[in-house]
Amino acid sequence: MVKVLEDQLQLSKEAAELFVKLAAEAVEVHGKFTVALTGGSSPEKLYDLLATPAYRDKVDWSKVHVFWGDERWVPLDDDQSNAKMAKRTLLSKVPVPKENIFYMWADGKSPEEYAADYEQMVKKELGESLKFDLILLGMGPDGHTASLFPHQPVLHEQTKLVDAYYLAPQSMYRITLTAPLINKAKHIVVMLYGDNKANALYEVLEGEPNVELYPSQLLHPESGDITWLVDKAAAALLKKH
Ligand SMILES: O=C(O)[C@H](O)[C@@H](O)[C@H](O)[C@H](O)COP(=O)(O)O
Repeated sequence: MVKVLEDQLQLSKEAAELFVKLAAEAVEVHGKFTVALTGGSSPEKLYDLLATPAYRDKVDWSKVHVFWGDERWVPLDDDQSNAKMAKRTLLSKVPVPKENIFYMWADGKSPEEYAADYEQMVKKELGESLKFDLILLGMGPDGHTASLFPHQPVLHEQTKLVDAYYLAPQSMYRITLTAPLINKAKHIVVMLYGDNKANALYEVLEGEPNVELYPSQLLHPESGDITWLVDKAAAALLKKH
């Protein structure tokens, strides 16, 4: 489903309400809420909102298990760290037990080693279903999501659930959930805004199949659902949504 909102603030409020709803449902059904956060700048307002009493007080944070959809392979105090942004905006303000936060970073390990470790943590936490209750994602102007970037071999990974690789255009290692794992989620929410993403969103949702160029085309939940939360500017080129 594609929901077009007025602007970033309305989009973030919609995402916050969805987060609260899905968290309550998951805790009701199986006693915890497993969520993979996204990085980038788009979710910052969402995380800020979730830390305000209006939303914070509606979530049983003791039952929330926090993962990431992807991460830059940098220390947690690095300004490029997705975890650092999430800690600053949300995780330092809500009572998630620290043992329920699974950072995508380990000092003294290679990214490849740690991707394998993270995969084991995911398997242990999710059980054999491998279903996250919610995976939050953003999308770049090039159509990437998580760290599934154009022309990268990781786009075709069908066995690993978590992978790490050197992203040459950004001169850094990335660690990411792979498409097979993402598509097992019960709920995928992709949030994006701004006219710089209008072309990629059109190509992803209505253009010719071309995952090499537009990796977000890989987002097809097996049995769950996907909600695209976009603002009017990002939706400007859509014809069928
Ligand atoms: O590590 C990252 O950069 C993110 O996880 C990435 O996939 C992000 O969602 C997109 O790049 C969109 O980023 P913006 O929200 O900043 O446009």
